[in-house]
This record gives sequence, structure tokens and C-alpha cells, in this order.
Amino acid sequence: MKLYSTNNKTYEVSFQEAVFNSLPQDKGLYMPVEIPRLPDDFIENLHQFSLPEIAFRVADNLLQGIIPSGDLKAIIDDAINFPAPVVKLTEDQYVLELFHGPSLAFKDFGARFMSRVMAYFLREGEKELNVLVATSGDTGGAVALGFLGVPNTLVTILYPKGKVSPIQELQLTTNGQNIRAIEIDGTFDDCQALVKQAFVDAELNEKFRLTSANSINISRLIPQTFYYFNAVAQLQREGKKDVVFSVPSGNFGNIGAGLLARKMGLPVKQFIAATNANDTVPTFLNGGIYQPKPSVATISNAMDVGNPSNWARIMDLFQEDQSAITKLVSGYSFNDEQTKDAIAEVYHLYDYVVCPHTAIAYLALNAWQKQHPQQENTGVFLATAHPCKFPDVFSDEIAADIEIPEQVLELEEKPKQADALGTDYASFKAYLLAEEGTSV
Ligand SMILES: N[C@@H](CCOP(=O)(O)O)C(=O)O
Repeated sequence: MKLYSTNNKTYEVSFQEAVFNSLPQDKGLYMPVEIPRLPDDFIENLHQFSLPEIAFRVADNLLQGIIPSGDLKAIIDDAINFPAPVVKLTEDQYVLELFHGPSLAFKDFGARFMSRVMAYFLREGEKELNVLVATSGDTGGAVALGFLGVPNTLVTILYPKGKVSPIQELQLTTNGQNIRAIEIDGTFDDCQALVKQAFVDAELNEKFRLTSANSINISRLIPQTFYYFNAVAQLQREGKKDVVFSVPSGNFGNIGAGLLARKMGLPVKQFIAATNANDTVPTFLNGGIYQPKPSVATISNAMDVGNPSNWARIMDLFQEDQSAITKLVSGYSFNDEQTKDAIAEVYHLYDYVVCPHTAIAYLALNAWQKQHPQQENTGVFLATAHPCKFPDVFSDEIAADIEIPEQVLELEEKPKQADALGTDYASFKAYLLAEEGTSV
């Protein structure tokens, strides 16, 4: 498997280089030179396979033997050891639950796979790996748990002060060991800009072996394709087809992975990019210009991204053809009031609690289905996080119905440990150079 930079297709690197370098120096993103199609008989018979079996076939198809079968199977069995069920709400609406991993968000798929792949490639005696990650809420917790205790690895998580939920903050800041957190007095986009600048900083690259655990890293995206295949597998068992995925979107890695899955042959009729008020992409998809802007805070905070990293990958996947993108990807955005109303609606109609991000995907699916009444479809909206991570968003009636998992109750006992910084790059760089953290 070779990868090129979206800014220079003649610049090719190996998978291992892309995993460890994360971001090409030309500030593009790595994309596979080849995205091989899976055999038709595998796609038609997905229903015969379990999630780990599907994950192995999909990963092996992309990696093309870079990780030998036995090792790849072991990585997948260890990383993807929790379910991703599709739950039926109505004949044409299903919810794909992606929050059954340890951090209770879909990010566990990417973070757990990535940490194991990095550990696999890391050779004994090599320079310590310095993982930088920016989070608007869910990535940080998943990456912290994915990398906790991984030898010779130090993880630095940047999060926007006051803009993540209290439980998300505990997930980021209570780990200790090789995980440290920095509270940035700014937005998620500021955090993301700081880490991206660090990746192209010659002095830092000289001193450290820097890598990213955000979805700019291709090893985060590959495992996120698994659950799209697995969702179609479950729907095949119910005789359902013409699948439309509605995806809560912030940095656009999730929907990017879905599009990658389609390119590998997964039959998907339509994708829906569902955002909150941070509507850079829906504006573009609905005929406006693509104009990244500073993110605004919403109750679906993990999607508070004004300059989505993976949009460049999606444009590249469609060879920059805007009309091809808008045919396959529809965009909708919703405000906080609409989000709260959707949470109440889903609860009262289906006795089911959705987190605010999931509520937006539900709204977007409804909007799309209403606009396309003639089109046969099975709508699936992605539930990206467990509702217990956002207790402040729910009415007392709904909150009382949310089961709090053990790992969340345990978090409340632990003290927060985070350093504080502003948004200026010089301070961040000085912080990194001071080498305060320790790997294990
Ligand atoms: N939604 C994210 C923002 C970072 O996105 P990523 O997919 O690039 O890691 C979060 O929850 O932190």
C-alpha cells in the first residue's frame, strides 16, 4: 500500500511512514494510491460474517499484506472487541450504535486500531513516539484510553477550555501515566491549528518523533470503514437495501471513512453530512462557497469544527468534482433548539435516548427522506456517542432514563490533571520542548 499527499500526487510514502508522519510536510493529507474493490461475492454475503471477520477482510484489502494476516487478525481482534449493533426504530429508520467501546464514542474504533498498529511498527530501542491530538470532546478520551500504558509513547491532548462536557473532560484529564492534557483557552480549531503547525515545525521534528492521533492520520480512518460494512451486513440479514447513512459530522473523518468504504464496493445509496451550526460543509453542498470559519460552541460540542480537516480528502476522493460530491453527499445543519426537540421526539416516539450529535443525524435523515419521498431507502443514522456523556443537555425525565456505565462512575472519583495554555504557537512549542511528560 502506497499513499500520496493530496497536495502532491507524485509524493508517495509507505503505510508505515504515513502512520508515523501523519501529515505530509506540504500540509496535504495522505490518501491511498489504490483503493481496491472487494470481491462482489464478499459484499453480497456480508451477512455471513462477524464484525471482526469483516474488519479483517476490509483492512487486509487496503493494506495489501503490509501487516501479515496473522498479525493483522490479532490487532483487529484485540482492538475491535465490542459490538456495533444496528437498532430498528421504524421500517425505514435504523440507528447504528457506535458507542459500545471503552470511551463510549465511535472514536474507539480508530484510536484502538491506531494505537495497536503503531505499537506493532514501533521497534524496541527506537526514539519515543510523541503523539499529539486535538479534541473537541470525544477523540481525546478514546485516544487516551487507546494509548494508556503503551510503552515508549507519550500522548499530549489539546482541548478547548470550557467547551467539552464534564465527563469528556474527565476522560481526557484523569489518566496520568503517559497521557497529559492541555486546556487551551480557545476553540477546537485553535487546538487543531497548534498541532498541525507542530507537525511541520523543523525544530520539533528534529527533536521529537511526532505523530497525530486525529483523523488526519490514515490509520484512524481505515478502522472507521469497518462499521459501515458491518451495518450493511446486519441490514442484509433483515432483507434491507438502498442504504442511506446520515453521519454526525465535525472533522469529516467519519463520513470520509464511509465514502472510502463505498469506494471499496460497499453499496450505499446516499450519504448525509449532518452538522450543527458549524455548517461549513452543508453550506458548500447546498451551492455556497467553501469557506472555513471559526467554530461556534453548541450542545453537540464534539462537532464544533469550523475548518474540517478531512474535507480535503473527500474532495480528493471525488477528484475535486463538486457536482459528483453533491450528488452523493447531501448536507443539512441544525441549531441547538432543533437538537433538543429531536432528542425529545426520539425519546417520546421510540423510548430511545440519543446524544445531541446523534440527534442531528436523526434530523438530517428525516429531512432527506422528506425531500426524497419517491426514493426507496433504508435510512441509518449513526449514534456516535453514549448519551451519558452529555448529562446537562437532557430534561430530567430523559436524564433519569440514561444508564450510567461503570467506567463513567469511576471517573468521577479521579482528580483532573491538565496544564493551561493560550492559543499562541510559541508557548505551545516551548511547552513541548520543556518535555514535562513521561512515557512508560
Ligand atoms: N470530533 C472530534 C474532533 C477531532 O476530530 P478527529 O476525528 O479528527 O479526531 C472530537 O471529538 O474530538
